[in-house]
Amino acid sequence: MTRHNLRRKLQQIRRNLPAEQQQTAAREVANRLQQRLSHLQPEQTTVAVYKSFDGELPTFPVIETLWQLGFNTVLPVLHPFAKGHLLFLRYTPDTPMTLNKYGIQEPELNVQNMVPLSNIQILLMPLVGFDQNGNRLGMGGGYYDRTLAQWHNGNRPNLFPIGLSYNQQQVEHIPVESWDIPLPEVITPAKHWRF
Ligand SMILES: Nc1nc2c(c(=O)[nH]1)N(C=O)[C@@H](CNc1ccc(C(=O)N[C@@H](CCC(=O)O)C(=O)O)cc1)CN2
Ligand SMILES: Nc1ncnc2c1ncn2[C@@H]1O[C@H](COP(=O)(O)OP(=O)(O)OP(=O)(O)O)[C@@H](O)[C@H]1O
Repeated sequence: MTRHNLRRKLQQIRRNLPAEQQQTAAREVANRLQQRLSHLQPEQTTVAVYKSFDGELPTFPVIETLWQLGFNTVLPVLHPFAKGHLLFLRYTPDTPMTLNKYGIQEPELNVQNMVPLSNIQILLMPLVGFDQNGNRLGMGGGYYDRTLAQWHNGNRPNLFPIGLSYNQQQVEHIPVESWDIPLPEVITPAKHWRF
């Protein structure tokens, strides 16, 4: 199956999960993530989260948990000039929000709230599908691929990318492209995958 068709198929599966199952899954993932982060000092750790859309595993339980524990959080913002690139901006309960061109919530652009990738320790990533080697299929914008490229170069040894997803998004094989960088970890309700 082509990447395009696989993306469409998995997006459909995601969108059709019953609301109840989505909520349960989201809480299970939040619990697993809490265990994964338990060795870290929250006040000294910045976690990049994202606001779910289009049937993605709801991230509000993750965000709530991180805030309760005292972690610093940032959200991706589409770069205003560099097409296909993300910026990360500080995110608190008081952050003024706006909708980007895809209809995803993001913080209003404000340079003072920008956090460079070098100051982020945990990068939580949305995904449409993943396979047993950690290969990731995203929404098709290449945004996180470009972010991961900076990590893969060895420039960011202290950044830990972790994909979040439903069990149903695991597939046998994702056809990979030259720019794809496999994920080291994916957390699903059923399992914490380490590749
Ligand atoms: N919650 C969330 N935030 C995120 C991402 C994400 O996957 N999830 N992104 C992760 O990258 C970035 C946004 N990337 C996106 C890329 C494409 C589309 C989109 O709607 N694409 C069209 C056409 C795709 C195609 O067919 O080529 C579509 O799906 O209809 C949306 C978001 C940044 N923020
Ligand atoms: N490191 C990179 N440098 C330049 N272009 C890239 C890079 N990574 C991806 N791209 C471009 O981005 C486009 C989308 O890539 P792909 O289909 O793999 O996105 P995705 O991983 O599904 O999406 P996302 O990461 O936004 O969730 C491709 O056409 C590719 O040319």
